[in-house]
Amino acid sequence: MTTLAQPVIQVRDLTMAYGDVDVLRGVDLEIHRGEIFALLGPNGAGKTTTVEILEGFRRRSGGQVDVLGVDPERGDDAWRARTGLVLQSWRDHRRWRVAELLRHFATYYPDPRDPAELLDVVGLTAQADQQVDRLSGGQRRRLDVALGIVGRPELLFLDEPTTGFDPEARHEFHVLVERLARDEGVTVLLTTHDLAEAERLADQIAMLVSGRIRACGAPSELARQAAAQAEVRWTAADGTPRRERTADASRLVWELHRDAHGPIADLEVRRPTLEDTYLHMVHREDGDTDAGTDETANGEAQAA
Ligand SMILES: Nc1ncnc2c1ncn2[C@@H]1O[C@H](COP(=O)(O)OP(=O)(O)OP(=O)(O)O)[C@@H](O)[C@H]1O
Repeated sequence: MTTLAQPVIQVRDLTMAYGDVDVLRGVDLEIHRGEIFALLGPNGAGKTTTVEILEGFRRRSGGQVDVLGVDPERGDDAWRARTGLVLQSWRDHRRWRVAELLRHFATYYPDPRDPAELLDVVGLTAQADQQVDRLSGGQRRRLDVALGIVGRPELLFLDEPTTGFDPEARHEFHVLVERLARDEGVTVLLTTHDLAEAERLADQIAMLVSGRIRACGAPSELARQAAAQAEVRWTAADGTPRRERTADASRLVWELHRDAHGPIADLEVRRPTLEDTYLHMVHREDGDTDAGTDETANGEAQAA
């Protein structure tokens, strides 16, 4: 058992190479009990590789990894039963009926959730007797989630969980994940491309770009880490639209007021969003001349 103080996931200097291609270049992560942690990053950044290493499905090249007090490379069945994976399991069980499949998976665990109650939680009670291959995409994904949590995992891995969800299903899913974390203390590691989803759900967000964590923190802290500036827009006295980026928006607005001797037309102050931060990080990586040996850029990002 992990204690409250001990992180559920602790990763130090994780590296991974496929052949001679470095995919993870020294990743550090610390995730605590009951936290919803989002791993964000562009295609090919190394998110799935990281998660597969944490799940114990892939051997790393180097570094230390501790998940629920165990090195995943040595995780046994008892350890595995404490983690939940949301996989596309239904693909292998097309002919099964929904409730039947859930009852079957429940038998794998020592203390499973009640399958009927779980169907209710994920909003699939009406589909209990339906064949899995007759479900809609969103309904299948909810079934994936039900299969992932039927064993009451302490740690839940969600790999792009809401792909294909309509807005209402996405909202219900977010409420469900929040309830698992807040009420039951389940730790959730989520990978997503959806910035709004990360911002809405995550306590902590790590941005992984080219195998390195470029920024990590609460959604509201990330913009500051990227040093992205606020943008002030207004219309000048001659009618020209103006815009300026500044680290001190209130000072700029004060100066505009002073110089205009009165109101400023169409004044708008736009704070950096998570999307600005994300694009800034990804763009900065594109500008690296040699990302493989650019330790300075990494050091700056970590210290920022
Ligand atoms: N089994 C493998 N053998 C060789 N290279 C691989 C293997 N799996 C992944 N890669 C490469 O490693 C890099 C990271 O892949 P990974 O799937 O971890 O990225 P990702 O961040 O999950 O991307 P996406 O958002 O597209 O799912 C990519 O360049 C990919 O081509």
